[in-house]
Amino acid sequence: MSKLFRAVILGPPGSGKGTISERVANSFGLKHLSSGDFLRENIAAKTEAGVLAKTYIEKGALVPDHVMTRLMLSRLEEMTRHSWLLDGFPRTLAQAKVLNSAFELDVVISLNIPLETLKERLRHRWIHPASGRVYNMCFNPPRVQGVDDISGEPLIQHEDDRPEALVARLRHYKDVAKPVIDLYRAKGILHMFSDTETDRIWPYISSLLSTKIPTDLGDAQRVRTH
Ligand SMILES: Nc1nc2c(ncn2[C@@H]2O[C@H](COP(=O)(O)OP(=O)(O)OP(=O)(O)O)[C@@H](O)[C@H]2O)c(=O)[nH]1
Ligand SMILES: Nc1ccn([C@@H]2O[C@H](COP(=O)(O)OP(=O)(O)O)[C@@H](O)[C@H]2O)c(=O)n1
Repeated sequence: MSKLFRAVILGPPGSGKGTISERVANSFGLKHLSSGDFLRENIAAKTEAGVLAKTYIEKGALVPDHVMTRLMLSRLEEMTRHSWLLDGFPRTLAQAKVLNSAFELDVVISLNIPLETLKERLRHRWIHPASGRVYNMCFNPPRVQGVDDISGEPLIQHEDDRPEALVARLRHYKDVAKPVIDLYRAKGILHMFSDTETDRIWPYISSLLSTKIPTDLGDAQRVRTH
C-alpha cells in the first residue's frame, strides 16, 4: 500500500484552520477530521462521549484529555487506510503524546494570526451547525444573509465567538498550545505561517504540502483541483 500522509493544523480560534483544512482536503484528497465538528456530531447523536463533552464545552472549558484522546483515536482507527489532516486535535501536550504514540506525523502546520484579525474574523463568522459549513460576512458570505447556501437552514453565531469571550479563549489557547508547538518544533516537522489573510498563506501551505505528500497517493486519494 502506498505511503500515507498524516498532518495536523494548529492555530487559535478564528485563525483559519477549518478554512485551510477544507482547501487541503479538496486539493490533495486528504481526509479532514475537525475535532470540533466531530464533538458536535457526538453531542447531536447523544453518544456517551458527546453527553460528557457537552458539559465542558457549555462552560467554555476544554474536554478532558482522556475523553478527547479516546474519541479521536477510535475515529482514527477507522481511517487507517486514509491520509488525513487533523484540525483542533491535539490541543494539549498530553493529547499530542498519545497521538504521537499511535501515529507518526509528517507535517504540523501552525497558524500565527494577530489578535485583532481573529476578533474581526470571529465577529463576522456564521455557521450552519448541522453541516459545520463556515461563512464570513467579509470573507465568504452566504448568498442570502443568515441562510446556509446548501440547505437553506438558518446560520448561527457561536456564543463564545464574541470579542469579550475571545480574549480568555486566546490566553488559554496560548498556554495550552505552546508545549505542543515546542514538541513538534523539536521533532523538526513544524511549519509556522503568519499573515492576516488566508489567501496569502494558502500558496505557501499548498507548495509545502506538494513537496511532502507522496505522489503515489493513488488516484482515489489524490484529487488535484486547479
Ligand atoms: N476576513 C477574513 N476572514 C477569514 C479569512 N480566513 C478565514 N476567514 C473567516 O474567519 C473565520 C474563522 O475561520 P475558521 O476557518 O473557522 O477558523 P478556525 O481556526 O477553524 O476557527 P475555530 O474553529 O474557532 O478554531 C471564518 O468565518 C472564516 O470564513 C481571511 O483571510 N480573511
Ligand atoms: N481538542 C479539543 C477540541 C475541541 N474542544 C472543545 O470543543 C469546542 C469547539 O471546538 P472548535 O475547534 O470548533 O472551536 P474552537 O473553540 O477550537 O475555536 C472548543 O471550544 C472546546 O471546548 C476541546 O475541548 N478539545
